Amino acid sequence: MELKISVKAPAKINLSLDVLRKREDGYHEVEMVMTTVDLADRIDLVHLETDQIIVDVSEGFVPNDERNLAYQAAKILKERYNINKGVSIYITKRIPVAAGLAGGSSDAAATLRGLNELWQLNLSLDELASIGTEIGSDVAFCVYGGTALATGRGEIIERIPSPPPCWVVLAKPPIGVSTAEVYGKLKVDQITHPDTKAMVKAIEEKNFTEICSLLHNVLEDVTFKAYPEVKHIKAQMERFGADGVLMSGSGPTVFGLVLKESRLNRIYNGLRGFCSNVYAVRLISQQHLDKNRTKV
Ligand SMILES: C[C@@](CO)(OP(=O)(O)O)[C@H](O)COP(=O)(O)OP(=O)(O)OC[C@H]1O[C@@H](n2ccc(N)nc2=O)[C@H](O)[C@@H]1O
Ligand SMILES: Nc1ncnc2c1ncn2[C@@H]1O[C@H](COP(=O)(O)OP(=O)(O)O)[C@@H](O)[C@H]1O
Repeated sequence: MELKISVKAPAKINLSLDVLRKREDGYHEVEMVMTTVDLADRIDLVHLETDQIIVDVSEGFVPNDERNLAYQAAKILKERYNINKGVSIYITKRIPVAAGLAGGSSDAAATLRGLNELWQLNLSLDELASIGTEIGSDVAFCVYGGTALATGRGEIIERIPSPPPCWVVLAKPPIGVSTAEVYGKLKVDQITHPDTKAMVKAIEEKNFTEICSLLHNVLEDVTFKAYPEVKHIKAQMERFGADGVLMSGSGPTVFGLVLKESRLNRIYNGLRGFCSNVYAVRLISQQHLDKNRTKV
């Protein structure tokens, strides 16, 4: 039996985010195209003989108790499958927090995948995704990773092929955005909807130019209004020459897709001039994920 395991928990970006309606249960019915990028937290899981879940995080401001989504993932599995041993979870944060990049959700998903191995539960990805949905709307997507069309409240996942390889520049202004607040302020009857089908087709056809022209997120206007600096970062990224630019999720991170490596330095350095959190990463294909799921 393995006594410890390390798992990668990659961030996601939303290439398209549409809201169809507000539901009776308070959630919004969405249609999103999501993909994982090569910026990841690291989750170290160590078997404990004692019956407890311990969480420790490299960033002091992320909760290390039952509020941590990785803790919640371990608790659900432990109770549901009557595990009478414990686990110590160490999270090395690299994904900025409350950024629209699903860091917490990905930590929960990675914990589910890792404990499935550590505790030899033999659950399928579909079963893990369904458990993940009890923790948050984005966790199911993070269980699979790769690229997907997400519907329902975000938990119904249809996997699609990866977009063509490209660079992704991420820029996060120093503010944290509350997802609940952004959805709460959205005026559902005033939305200009993205063409989700066309985005899926463009991805399937690996048409980079078309993908860039179809990037659309209906939450952008809400976050732009509350935090004009996010709109400013989007404009700057466009000005520095990214091929396509969009805010991810509820924000405030803005991402730029860049095909030519020769353009990357100018965009990265230009943004670094006024934004402290800038990353140059790549999209992660499904094949790469399958090969490297538990390697860190
Ligand atoms: C906006 C998105 C886009 O991928 O990502 P982030 O910006 O959080 O990364 C997601 O829809 C966020 O998913 P997630 O962060 O898991 O949300 P949850 O914890 O399930 O919900 C937080 C709150 O957001 C609102 N919410 C969430 C999902 C949804 N489809 N409709 C909603 O109205 C609800 O008010 C809910 O109480
Ligand atoms: N493992 C975790 N990593 C980061 N934040 C977490 C984690 N568990 C719970 N949280 C809480 O979730 C909130 C949203 O964090 P995060 O998942 O990074 O944002 P987002 O949903 O915008 O991508 C944070 O403010 C934090 O308090």
